[in-house]
Amino acid sequence: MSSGSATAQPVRAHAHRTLPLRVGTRGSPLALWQTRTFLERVLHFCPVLRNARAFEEHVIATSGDRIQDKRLADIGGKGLFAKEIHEALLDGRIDFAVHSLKDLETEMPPGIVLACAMKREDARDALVLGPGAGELVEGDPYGTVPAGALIGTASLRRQAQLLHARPDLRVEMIRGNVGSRLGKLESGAFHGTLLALAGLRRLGLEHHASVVLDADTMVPAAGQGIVGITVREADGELRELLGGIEDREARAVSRAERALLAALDGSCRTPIGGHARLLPDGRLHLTGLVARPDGSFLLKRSLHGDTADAERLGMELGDSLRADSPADIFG
Ligand SMILES: NCc1[nH]cc(CCC(=O)O)c1CC(=O)O
Repeated sequence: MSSGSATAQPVRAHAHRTLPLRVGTRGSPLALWQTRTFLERVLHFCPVLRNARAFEEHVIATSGDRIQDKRLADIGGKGLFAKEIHEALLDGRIDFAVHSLKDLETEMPPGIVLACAMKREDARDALVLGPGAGELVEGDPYGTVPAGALIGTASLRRQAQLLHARPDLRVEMIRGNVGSRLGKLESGAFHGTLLALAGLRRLGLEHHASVVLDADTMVPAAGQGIVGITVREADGELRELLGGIEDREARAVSRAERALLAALDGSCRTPIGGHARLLPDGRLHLTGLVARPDGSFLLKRSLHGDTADAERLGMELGDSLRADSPADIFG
């Protein structure tokens, strides 16, 4: 598929297509926000859809939504936020689906492809501290976190990087959507938590962020901040329509980050970070990280290269990180 930019050719009329187009989405406030924002984008690029009742939202509960008391790593990994949505797509109950790219497995099930990636929201993580946190310490991202504090997170990537920097902290599992996590924090169950800034911002909750962690301090997850759209491989018409909306930069960085993740092929118990950005000269800069969940080992490396080689760059960095990690990391 061509990598259409935001200024892509006008999308052809799709009058012969049966409307409404049925869009699959999870039901969390964040998922619904992302879906509605994406649909507005489609209408912007495809005015012919504006008059009809163009879309029908199908909220699909996924295993990841239903099982709230366990780490994803212990119940089969990130694919669980997409499994039931993939099934609905393959069964023809929906026509396309909107996901957080970071929740999508690197290898799509047969018959499903990524149609496009939306412009990235800020990829960084934020530290959210509960009532009673101290003053921000200049130059020290974790300076406000009291010694021995309890931090709630279900992400092994965040846990490993946090404990590597602050071995004195304690980490406990906390899942649930962004709102419920903030609620637990307010109730005093934890001193702090780590959340994607993108999610907070989209929900109008950015003011809860105590510290925004730069991507070097806390390497984000591959695809964090990017919304990705899945479609049936055989649906050429919809692939063309949605592909025309793709953000070029998001496509390049997500290809590099997802290739890195695929090359590392860690189990979902391996803390892995991946973050790519475009340099001012147009080249792609990719940082990758692997660690032990307790932070006792952490390896971080960067590479840069041609945007056209995004995938090769990701694979190369993944291979190099894997080669220099102790055996237990990928065991
Ligand atoms: N795993 C949950 C999830 N999936 C996507 C986001 C945030 C939005 C994004 O990364 O685009 C979040 C919440 C979080 O990690 O704080």
